[in-house]
Amino acid sequence: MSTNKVNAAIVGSTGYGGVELIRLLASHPYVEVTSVISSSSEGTPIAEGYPHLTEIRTDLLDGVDPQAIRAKADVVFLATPAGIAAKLVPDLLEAGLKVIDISGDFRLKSPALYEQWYKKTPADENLLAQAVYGLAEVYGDRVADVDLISNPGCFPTASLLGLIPAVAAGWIDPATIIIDAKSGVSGAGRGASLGTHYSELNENFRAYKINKHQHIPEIEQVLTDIVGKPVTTTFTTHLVPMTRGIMSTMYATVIGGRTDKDFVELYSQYYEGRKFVRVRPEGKWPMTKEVWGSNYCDIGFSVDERTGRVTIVSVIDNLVKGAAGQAIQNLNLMMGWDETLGLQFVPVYP
Ligand SMILES: NC(=O)C1=CN([C@@H]2O[C@H](COP(=O)(O)OP(=O)(O)OC[C@H]3O[C@@H](n4cnc5c(N)ncnc54)[C@H](OP(=O)(O)O)[C@@H]3O)[C@@H](O)[C@H]2O)C=CC1
Ligand SMILES: CC(=O)N[C@@H](CCC(=O)OP(=O)(O)O)C(=O)O
Repeated sequence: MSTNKVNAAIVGSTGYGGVELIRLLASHPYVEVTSVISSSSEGTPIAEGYPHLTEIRTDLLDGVDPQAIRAKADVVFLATPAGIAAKLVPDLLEAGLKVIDISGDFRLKSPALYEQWYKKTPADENLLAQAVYGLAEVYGDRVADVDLISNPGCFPTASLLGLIPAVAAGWIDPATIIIDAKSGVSGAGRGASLGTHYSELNENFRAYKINKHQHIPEIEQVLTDIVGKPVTTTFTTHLVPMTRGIMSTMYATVIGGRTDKDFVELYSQYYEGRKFVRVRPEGKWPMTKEVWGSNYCDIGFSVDERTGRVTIVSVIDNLVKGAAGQAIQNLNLMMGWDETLGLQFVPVYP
């Protein structure tokens, strides 16, 4: 598909990922959002639930009907909970739509692994094989003109962008990788729950889903692909009392006598020409506020000569590079456009 104008629909537009797509696409030069869709509030204005969209989106929410979506749009973004895209995608593709799925339904190639980690019915195996995993800076050349893109998870995006250059170069031992990841609470979506309740979250810090997180097999699948033999990893997530942001702090044993300077050079070369990954100079590490509201992933390093390990710090905004921003970057690549179109935001600071 190569036209200079695309009409887009968003299923799950009343959730945090969907509403972030609305925000970002509002300034995309070639995309018009022609349908915002809800499974539970069809016929009501989206600004009713999100007054910040008053006078920005005055249209009513549409229902989930693949033919009706096709009548209004060329591309559909799915920002739905796990288990929904697996059921919807066959009909959306059949209707002739291009699909970019932000959920986890098409990321794992093995249906059995999906069932084990997500505890849901997996998508059709042929469609899983067809879906292209859109980690844009690594697999972006594979998404041109495809019909189905599976957008990476938020934690895998931060973690993999921080690990892949060193893993691919053989500079760290993949068997020794430990990923210590933290997320702001918007990563859990808009729905209220005990774990995201203000008084449970405020002035608190907790680990969750230890050794059970659904992003473990996703990270392992990609590292296995890069290394060419099975990789397992230790990955622990923590909830931070802040709204947006992910930090993955990663540790691994260094192979060969590499210095901070070597790592900075390796990563700068690997991501050369890629606008959304910024490598910090020696002795500098990024913080989440430095990418807030933007599509950047910022990365810093420290090699410890005493232990022979490197510490890699990688930060993103979970709703932008971790979800809606990377999905738009993938649309740009799918369409053969400049990957930065509609995404050239300066981070909000402070
Ligand atoms: N939040 C984040 O930082 C990230 C989220 N993701 C993934 O993106 C997806 C969306 O996340 P997020 O926006 O945070 O979640 P939210 O819970 O905020 O929103 C999900 C939306 O999905 C809609 N929905 C629920 N059931 C159905 C259904 N049966 N059919 C169609 N739509 C349905 C709901 O809207 P309605 O009732 O109006 O239909 C709801 O607003 C999830 O899979 C999540 O894991 C991925 C990366 C980062
Ligand atoms: C803070 C928080 O709860 N984050 C969520 C991220 C969910 C997500 O993005 O899930 P998928 O990538 O699998 O769609 C979590 O850790 O499960």
